[in-house]
Amino acid sequence: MDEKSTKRAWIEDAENRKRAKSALATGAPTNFTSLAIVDLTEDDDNTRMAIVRPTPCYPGAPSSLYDVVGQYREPKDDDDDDLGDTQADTENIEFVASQAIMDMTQTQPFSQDMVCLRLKLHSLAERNLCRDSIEKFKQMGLYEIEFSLLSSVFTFGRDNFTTALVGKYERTSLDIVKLSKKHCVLECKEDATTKRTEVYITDTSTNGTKLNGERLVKGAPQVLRHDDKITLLSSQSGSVLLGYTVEDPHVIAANATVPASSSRNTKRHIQENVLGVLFSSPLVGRDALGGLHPIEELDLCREYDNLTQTLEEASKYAITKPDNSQGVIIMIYIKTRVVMLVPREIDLNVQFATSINFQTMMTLGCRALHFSGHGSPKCLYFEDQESAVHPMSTEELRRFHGGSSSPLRLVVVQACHSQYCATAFLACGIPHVIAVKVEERLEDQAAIVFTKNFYLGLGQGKSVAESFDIGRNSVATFPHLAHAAKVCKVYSAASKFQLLPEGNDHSEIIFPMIEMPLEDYQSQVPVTDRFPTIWSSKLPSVCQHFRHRETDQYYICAHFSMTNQSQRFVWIVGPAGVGKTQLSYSVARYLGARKYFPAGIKFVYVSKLADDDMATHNNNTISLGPRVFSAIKNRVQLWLSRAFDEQKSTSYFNGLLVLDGVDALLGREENDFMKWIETICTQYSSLRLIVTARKQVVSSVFQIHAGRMQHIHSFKPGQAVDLLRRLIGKQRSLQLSGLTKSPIWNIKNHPDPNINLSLVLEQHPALRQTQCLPQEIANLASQLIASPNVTMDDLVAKFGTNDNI
Ligand SMILES: Nc1ncnc2c1ncn2[C@@H]1O[C@H](COP(=O)(O)OP(=O)(O)OP(=O)(O)O)[C@@H](O)[C@H]1O
Repeated sequence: MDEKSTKRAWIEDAENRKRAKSALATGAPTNFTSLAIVDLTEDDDNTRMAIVRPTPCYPGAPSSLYDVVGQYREPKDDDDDDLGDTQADTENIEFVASQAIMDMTQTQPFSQDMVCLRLKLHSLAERNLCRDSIEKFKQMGLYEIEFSLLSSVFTFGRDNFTTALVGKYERTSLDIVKLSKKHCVLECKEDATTKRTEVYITDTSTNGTKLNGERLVKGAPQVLRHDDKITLLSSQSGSVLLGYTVEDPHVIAANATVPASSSRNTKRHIQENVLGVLFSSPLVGRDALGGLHPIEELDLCREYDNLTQTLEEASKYAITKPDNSQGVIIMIYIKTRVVMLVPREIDLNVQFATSINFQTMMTLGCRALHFSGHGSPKCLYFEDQESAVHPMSTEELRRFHGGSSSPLRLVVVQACHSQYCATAFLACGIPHVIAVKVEERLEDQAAIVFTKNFYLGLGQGKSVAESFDIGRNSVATFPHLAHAAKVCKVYSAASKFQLLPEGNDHSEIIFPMIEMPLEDYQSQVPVTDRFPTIWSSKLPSVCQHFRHRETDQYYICAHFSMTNQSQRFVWIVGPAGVGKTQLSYSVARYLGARKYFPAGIKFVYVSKLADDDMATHNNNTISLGPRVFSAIKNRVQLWLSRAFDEQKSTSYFNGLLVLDGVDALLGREENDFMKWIETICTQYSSLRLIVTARKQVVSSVFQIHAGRMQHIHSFKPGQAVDLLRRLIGKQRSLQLSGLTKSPIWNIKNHPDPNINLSLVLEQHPALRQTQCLPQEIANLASQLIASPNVTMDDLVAKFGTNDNI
């Protein structure tokens, strides 16, 4: 790549990142107002809300409104010692899991970008590798490989592994030369007859590839299933030297059910070992006129994974104490006892940043506090009870404290424009505060690299100053970021991080190592799973690049979190492929992480059950409705009694039931179905319900149980282009020369070529053919990726030019 094209690539990359933050960047004001009483019932166009008056939200705030709006009750925790209460403690998330495993693999509808299979390095193969090689495998994407229709083909070959096996000895001991240059190919595609998304493996090697111990027929594709074992190299006795295990995320999700109280964390915590983590990702901000401004949801789950992996990694390495002066005489031998310096077991207290949670965290005490969220020069964006922004000003922040005996010594404010808030913490007497410089937006990659390296240092007993330098240097030298700064001539991302007060002594060690005799250290079993689970792996993940639904999601979350417990269900309605199912996933993940549903979450894929029923009855639709209805009733009843009756939590713990794609029940059964909804809502007062359907219904149940009809519309053209470009990513480029069918392709001449391209794309008939439905946009993206030489113009010619918008 010449310098010019590198520069273009980086500019494009920077643009992409800018677009990723578009919700904040495009005109959303930063002076959001605080809590408001909202009349959701009168707002069906989902655009504006009534605002009453801004209210401070902190314990003791002189406001009666707080009492009205803030009656939200945290789920009762009967274990007082349980600081880091885990979501897994109480969750009970299930899929409809009665079919055979084969069927279970696809109980969810598939989309282009949904991961349908994952290959994981075989445990025996992992055992053969040194730590450096494993790290290299991870870096090269060879440790875990995910397949979706968008990233469809993967080839295993000798070259991958020659680079990945760092130890020379490993290459010979594994006999890497026995691998062919192109050993086998894996491809994800839709089966023409069953319409299932499958991953096929085809052997292309000289020495053979084995599947479950059997050698594959060369050149013949074979479907992969959950738990299959792929062997690329084996020993003479047949054991796996290099190979992979196949995982189907849906099977794992379907089979993993944790009884409500099985893993209650009973550990006692010591304040000095606690790192408090405060996450904040409000969905919208409200301006002074009550206008809503969507805010892109942060990928806090990834950030949390990054943090926990780092702390776990840091805890694994002990060092020998250099000073041996503590030698003792043991029996008749004169022997120096080896003393180890062992990292402290840092405990996490993870909360979402509401004012109540923040005060609780301060009262319980922690040694360090990490805040991650959005911010403006004047405030941090906390979350209110309805998942909107609660702006936390510097003055308000100062009011939170843990009393004179608070062990808090360090605060890391990882948010844009956080310097002012950092000063609030300094004013509270916190000696070390790390912030991002005012006016600087924090690039996600920089934050991840900094967090990882900073906490690695802190976890290894290094001082604040040392850890900060390690974190900042890693950002400065991280290839991607360093290169971006060089090419785009922006100053280094590392200079955005500040350790305050500047010039003070930051040599304090926050989590000092513990001294321990070698024998005690060796007899210790490392504690795994010690961090609370916030985002359950059992919940379905939203599709890649899930976007532009923050406001819809806000309305649903706000509906459920209103203090009025009678607001029981939301009916999500919209055309096929508009994203109803994905929205329900997103709501479940958002509220699930915030412990809104301790009684559990259950998804029932009604449309899938209807399809399966049709397939078993030779597409006979007679009695389809009653059959599906009765199957659903049985399943739901089972779950309801487990979640509510057996847990004796009918009146207290909320649970969420999602009935996805209920259109098959909206024919003759509609009345019965609505009556049944009324019955279960009456019987289980803590049940919250999301129903998705293409059809809207009119029923008195909406009045009785304060149901909300949530209309989901197609994307706006600009959003459609945004999604298309994100999905295509770097996999291929879109050139103006391939967009001549856009009516403005030679008229629009925006000085920024990137914006120009988006504007031309917005008007292009191939984009308009998608009707801006996310599913159709994903299909368009996959067609473009699959055929790099096909232009958008060619796709119009293929499907005709009818303009649907
Ligand atoms: N907000 C979004 N952002 C990005 N992609 C989306 C979004 N919503 C949906 N998609 C894409 O569209 C696909 C279909 O979405 P989904 O299954 O939720 O649609 P649906 O409205 O439930 O359709 P149906 O009525 O057919 O069940 C997703 O798999 C995803 O690829």
